[in-house]
Amino acid sequence: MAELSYLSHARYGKDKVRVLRVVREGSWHHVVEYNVLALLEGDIDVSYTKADNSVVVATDSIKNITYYLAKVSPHILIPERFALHLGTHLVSKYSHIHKAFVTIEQLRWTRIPVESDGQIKPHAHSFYRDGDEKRVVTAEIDASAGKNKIVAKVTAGVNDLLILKSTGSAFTNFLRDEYTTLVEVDDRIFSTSVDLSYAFTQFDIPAPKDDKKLEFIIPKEEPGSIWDPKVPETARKVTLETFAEDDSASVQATLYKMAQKIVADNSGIQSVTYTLPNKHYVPVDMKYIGVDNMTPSKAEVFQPLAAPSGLISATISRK
Ligand SMILES: O=c1[nH]c(=O)c2[nH]c(=O)[nH]c2[nH]1
Repeated sequence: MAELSYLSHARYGKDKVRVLRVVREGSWHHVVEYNVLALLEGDIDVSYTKADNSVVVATDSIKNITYYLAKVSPHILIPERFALHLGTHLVSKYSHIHKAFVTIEQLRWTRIPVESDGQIKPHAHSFYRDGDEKRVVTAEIDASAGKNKIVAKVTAGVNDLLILKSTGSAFTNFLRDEYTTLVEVDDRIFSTSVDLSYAFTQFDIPAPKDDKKLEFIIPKEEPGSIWDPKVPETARKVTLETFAEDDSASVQATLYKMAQKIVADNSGIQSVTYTLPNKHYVPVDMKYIGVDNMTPSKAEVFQPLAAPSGLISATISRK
């Protein structure tokens, strides 16, 4: 058996560490809710091949570290920074752990607007879930070239951002052959659930100098870089505005415009990946009762199709 196979890849850790953190600025509170995945790689082969657990940082400990960092990290409110802080701590604390992979999914908690003195104001400590959209960050922290040479690769973006437009979308001139039944339309509903991920230029992280390996220093917040806290909001805005404003020739063409703009607006972003299901809404044929609901300008009643859907994805990279 042994000579027929070898351990070619090993990575382990804790998934779905759920954490809600409250940050109090007097009576003005901030909350974030994260689902954290933290995985490790390193000199851990013997735990698989020799049943030697002495190299295993228990996944329970990884969970405890995640909660401890959620308590002590000054960067908890920004998922990119918290992911980097956690990953940097993990590879610095354990000499035999060379890489950490942290994924954070942030759930939405938006301040409840409350009327006071005739004005609508966001509430100081009350929030509501205004959608299933999640902000998603992945950080790969690599100390395999030495504990003083930590390199990070970060992506960020959103998943499950559901959008729809009722016109301003066409689909014509596609390849026609014996399999084609789709009719050309110059006006249709366009709906998708956006998964967006943009990758920042890889960068070095200074090694923590303190004994507990908890130090994490943020460099200058260069616009358009990983440290610019405005990037997520602008990428989301570009996605929504391009979708709304584009006279769409196809999902593919609209996707390309969104991604090009994000690359152009953010010098620290190397590539942008969108995955866009084409969530079909089909006009209901009412010819049987003498009603025209099929001519695009007369189509008013649509049937949402759960499946199948198109699935259009692409990565647009900086030259
Ligand atoms: O925007 C679209 N892209 C496609 O590739 C496609 N294919 C299809 O059937 N409808 C559409 N719409």
